[in-house]
Amino acid sequence: MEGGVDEWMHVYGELEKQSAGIDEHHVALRYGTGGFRAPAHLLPRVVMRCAVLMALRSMQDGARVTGLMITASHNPECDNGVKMVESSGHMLDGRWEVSAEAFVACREEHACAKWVQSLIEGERIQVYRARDAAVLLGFDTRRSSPDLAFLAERAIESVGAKVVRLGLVTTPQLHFCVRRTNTSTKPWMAAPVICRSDDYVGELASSFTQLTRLSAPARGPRVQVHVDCAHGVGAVAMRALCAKLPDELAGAFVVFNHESDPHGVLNERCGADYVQKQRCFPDGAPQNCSHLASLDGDADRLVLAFKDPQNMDLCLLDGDFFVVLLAHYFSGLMKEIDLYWSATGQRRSIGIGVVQTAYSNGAAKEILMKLDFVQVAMAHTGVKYLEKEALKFDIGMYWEPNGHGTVLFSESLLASMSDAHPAMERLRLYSRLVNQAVGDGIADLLLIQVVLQDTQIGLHDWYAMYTPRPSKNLVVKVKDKNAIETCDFDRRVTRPERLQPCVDQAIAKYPNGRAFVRPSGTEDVVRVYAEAHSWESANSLAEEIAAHVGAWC
Ligand SMILES: CC(=O)N[C@H]1[C@@H](OP(=O)(O)O)O[C@H](CO)[C@@H](O)[C@@H]1O
Ligand SMILES: [Mg+2]
Repeated sequence: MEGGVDEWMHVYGELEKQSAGIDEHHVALRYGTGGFRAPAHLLPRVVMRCAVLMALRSMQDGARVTGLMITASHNPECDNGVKMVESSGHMLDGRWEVSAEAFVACREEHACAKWVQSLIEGERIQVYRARDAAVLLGFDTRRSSPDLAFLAERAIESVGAKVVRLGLVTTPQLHFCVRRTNTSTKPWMAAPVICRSDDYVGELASSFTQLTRLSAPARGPRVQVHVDCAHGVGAVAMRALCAKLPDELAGAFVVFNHESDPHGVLNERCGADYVQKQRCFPDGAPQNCSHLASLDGDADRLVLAFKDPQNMDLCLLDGDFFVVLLAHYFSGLMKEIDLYWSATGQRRSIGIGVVQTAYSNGAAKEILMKLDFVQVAMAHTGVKYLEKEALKFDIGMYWEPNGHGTVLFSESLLASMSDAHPAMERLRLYSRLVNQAVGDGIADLLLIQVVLQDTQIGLHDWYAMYTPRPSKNLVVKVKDKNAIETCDFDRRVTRPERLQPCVDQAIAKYPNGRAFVRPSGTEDVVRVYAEAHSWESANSLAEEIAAHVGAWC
């Protein structure tokens, strides 16, 4: 880019033309809940442009590294997508999302060049820093991923920036590496201190081991966790992690549904999304599975489950259960620290925030509101909204019921922690174990194992902490999902105007009914959610509303 936009466009335009064989259609894609997603053959141009954008973002950000992940998470194998990571390790800034959509929509070369020129001017991007800029690049196990990653590399290099190839990594691994690289690199250093997958695995293994050793010894024999990796990249990271655990923890996790398993297809009848939405065990789960953990295709989601010994039904521990357990646990730790501070004459107020979405079960919210130090906040569906709210608290935790979430510890809280009290030592170790950049299925799995051990709470006791209201998720295929617009954190429809009154009328027929409709940001469908006093009622309320959606859209 140092030679100017026109010179760059000449080279880059050729690259796009060469890839056009695979990408004949120029479809306008929307930046959804978690980035761009579409059938893989529609993506070469989109991926290349996002790669250019992240290189420019790195230049603008004083050459701190940014990240690009090729994945379509829980979508079927034939889809792919791209997620963009800020230098902080968090999701892409909202303003740049809009830029990404506009850039991806440019058709002609001259429109493309003009658009890039105006971005450079508008954002004051220091293109002379191109050689210092770098993008960390990772991809998942989809067949289409290596080719798309190759195109991303060429696009990043076309602007003169460097590519750091992380290869096969989970999405949270990439976020972690971006964040860690930038926090380890000091302004006076000649080159960035690149954090790689091994560093991530090492950090998880060491903090997990230390926390396990600090916790009460497990009651009775340790239960093995069977980890369903959805035939995705989570299996690669889980194997690396297990290899780093000490003898006493070796064998704690049994990994199945590997990426290399010839009998399974990515996300098909397996993985966190399937287990949560279908409420059944994944294919490949052992008969005697008393502790199941399911990751999704890029391992940023986790749900847990076990078999009810009486009727052999699946008992699902989803994101709502995670926050109930963790808010309860961290509220207890904070109480200990607060008492210690009062006794030693120190004063500091602490706030734990739990951020939920419209999908969070009403019964979970009720129990959270009773906990000391805990406040409940709302956000739109999608991690980018949840994390923004969570960052406002000393300890901010967010979880979507589908199992996407994390616990964020504020810098100021960590700075006030010493090893003077065991609860403080634990808190500092948790801030190393839990991914501080984004929800991480593997880190969350380790966190929950430690908390269960420390509290001596078994899965059955945890499941009995509250009774979720029966609920149902449905999807409806319509001509144009974007015909639906919502407000009030997705809980009410504003367009089409006649839809919300129909939804309200349907809800009124069911005791404890609650329901809403919103367009999915990741799939070409409209989602319907319903809660009611019984499973039958939740199902029929959802069906009734789905019929209205079909009629009005
Ligand atoms: C109901 C549901 O599970 N929605 C998911 C799904 O988004 P949709 O916009 O609903 O398609 O994928 C997102 C990305 O993984 C996740 O953040 C979100 O919670
Ligand atoms: Mg995912």
